[in-house]
Amino acid sequence: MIKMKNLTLGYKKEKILNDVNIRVKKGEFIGIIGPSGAGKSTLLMSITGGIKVFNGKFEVLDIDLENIKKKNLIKLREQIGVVFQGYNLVDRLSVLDNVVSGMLKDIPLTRAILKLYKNKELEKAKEYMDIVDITKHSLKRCDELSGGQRQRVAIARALAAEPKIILADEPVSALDPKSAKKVMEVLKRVNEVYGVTVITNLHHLEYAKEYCNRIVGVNGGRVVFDDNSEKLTDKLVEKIYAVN
Ligand SMILES: Nc1ncnc2c1ncn2[C@@H]1O[C@H](COP(=O)(O)OP(=O)(O)OP(=O)(O)O)[C@@H](O)[C@H]1O
Repeated sequence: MIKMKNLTLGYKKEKILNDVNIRVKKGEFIGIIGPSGAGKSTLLMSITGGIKVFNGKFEVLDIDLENIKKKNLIKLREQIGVVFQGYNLVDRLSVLDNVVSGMLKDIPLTRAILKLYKNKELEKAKEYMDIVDITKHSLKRCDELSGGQRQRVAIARALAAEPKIILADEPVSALDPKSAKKVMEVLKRVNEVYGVTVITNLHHLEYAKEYCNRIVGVNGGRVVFDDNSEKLTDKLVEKIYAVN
């Protein structure tokens, strides 16, 4: 579902990632690791079609990302859920309203504003809240939740749009270890239950090793490791985090 072949990516005139060759299949759970400034976020966010392609082939969900047209960009983004470190929730709305807002493309705006949800929508929302274990707080406002709980709401909201891919940009870096593990467990569950491909940038190597099936290591704009998590030896870790 994602094909990167001899791909060079960057911003305006600056090339950030060079000669990237990655293929991603449906249902994978991939962790991107590497030192600060290596290009992890650029690599992750390039999947949403927002990063310039200098060279090579880049296809996501059968859409060619080189010189992508607006219509295809919309089609692409409808199929990708993005979870940020900053949560991007509407604070003054409840957990339930935030999760339902993920389905907005199916709900007319006036009905959404008036919160006139149908039973089917409420059932779906409950299913997504259950899977991220936030149902008991469904009527709380999001600004009353902890960081980990908010991140789980953000995942439920992303799921509500029924994406094929979820991209999580440093989803746990602001969290304490217990909350971080819970968020990683939720991502894994979502990946396993719905078969959604999950790709996440992680600052903590241990989380990548424990939860991801595959690890991509980036250093200085190049992919220096791409294999099953078990193949990541201490020596390879040194290579990924080496200072150039
Ligand atoms: N919008 C942008 N415009 C121009 N250059 C950018 C932009 N965003 C990032 N860069 C540059 O791209 C390089 C890689 O940054 P990126 O954020 O992808 O790295 P990262 O590995 O995710 O780092 P970190 O772990 O610190 O978040 C850096 O040199 C950065 O300055």
